[in-house]
Amino acid sequence: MATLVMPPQSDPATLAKRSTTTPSILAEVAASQEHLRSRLAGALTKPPSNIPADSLPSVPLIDIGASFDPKADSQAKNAIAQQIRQACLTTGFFQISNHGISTEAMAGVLKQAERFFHDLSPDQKEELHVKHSPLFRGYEPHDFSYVNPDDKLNGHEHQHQHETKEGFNWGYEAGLDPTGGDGEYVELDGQSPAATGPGNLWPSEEWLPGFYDAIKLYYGQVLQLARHLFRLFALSLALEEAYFDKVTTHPGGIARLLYYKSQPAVAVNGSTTAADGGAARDEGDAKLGLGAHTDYECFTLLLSSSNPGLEILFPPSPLTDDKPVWLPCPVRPGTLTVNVADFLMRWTNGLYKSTIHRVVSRPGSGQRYSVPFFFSINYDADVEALPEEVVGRSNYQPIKAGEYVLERLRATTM
Ligand SMILES: O=C(O)CCC(=O)C(=O)O
Ligand SMILES: [Fe+2]
Repeated sequence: MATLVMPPQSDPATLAKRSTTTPSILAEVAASQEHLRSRLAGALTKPPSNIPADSLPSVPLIDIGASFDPKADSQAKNAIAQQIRQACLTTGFFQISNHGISTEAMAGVLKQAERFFHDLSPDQKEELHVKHSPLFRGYEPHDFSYVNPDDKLNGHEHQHQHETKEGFNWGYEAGLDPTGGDGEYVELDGQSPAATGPGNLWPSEEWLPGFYDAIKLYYGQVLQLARHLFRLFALSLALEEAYFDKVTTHPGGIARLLYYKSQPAVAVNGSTTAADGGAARDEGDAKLGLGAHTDYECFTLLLSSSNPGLEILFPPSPLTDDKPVWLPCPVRPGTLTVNVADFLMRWTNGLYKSTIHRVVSRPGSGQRYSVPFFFSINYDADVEALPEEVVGRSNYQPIKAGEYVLERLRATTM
């Protein structure tokens, strides 16, 4: 899931009382925060001007259509898995086409995002406010959480002191899972949902007719796609295709509707700047939509409206004087953006990369809606190192997936 200062799944005070933490996990968490800080400190906001655009790193587009064909030979699937591997070894970001999510489901969920943020009254939003949910489910005003603690700590001195995003969060429930689940779903702390709170907070049918059905349609499809993709990830690591199946029977799957309001164009010498996908990169007039962060779980599947805003901190390279550089993620309508998150990076012993990203609204940019889905394995699954011949000798201790994510969340909460 996203790296929120307040955790989407659980109230920190409640969860803090419940679990114990080994010092090595705390050291790992501190190292992750430090990595984020040091990467940001040296980052270029644009590439050196002498670098031709086509030699800059980008986000590969992978057509995964053939992987759904039950008659596809192993060669066809392996060719797709190899493209995934290449992307994961470098930035961990790629986009997928022919992913099987219907146009109706994608358009439907984006439409619901628009309705949610514009059609509900302030009182209705207040009723759904995340403060009523011990699981941090529901409506989140823009200033309720900060994804990067440094943005908050720097407070008013910081150019980007506020994130502009507004959100609506919900989590896995068996009724949203086309398989019906296995009845074993637990929250991050290993407790059953009933023991943790009332679960997801949905707007009533009267307020937003059809909202739940549209969410369910998209969520069911994206969940099944995530399970499918995890099989391709297994192949990409030279593991058996079904290697991860047993740990995705009641997976963690937080999803959010996000809304970034449009930013007015700025007059420059009598003309105005327009949304340009980030080419006119005047940092002074940019607004931070969502602070720089990595995601915590296994991987994220992101659907967004056609407006730009997502930026990726590409790792240092000789082309950029060995400095990391912010570049816009391409907008390719109909595709989904996939990024490896920290838990999978850890599980692969650092082989697959979880890369820092953020959302910036530049002058003249229209409103942006997005629907990230943060896919985790079953939160109560005990995760042992992957085979040594695949990822080398692991530097990490076995841990439960939920415990890891919870610890990452705590680091930005307390
Ligand atoms: O809204 C976007 O485009 C990106 C969202 C994101 O990175 C997140 O929620 O973790
Ligand atoms: Fe993210």
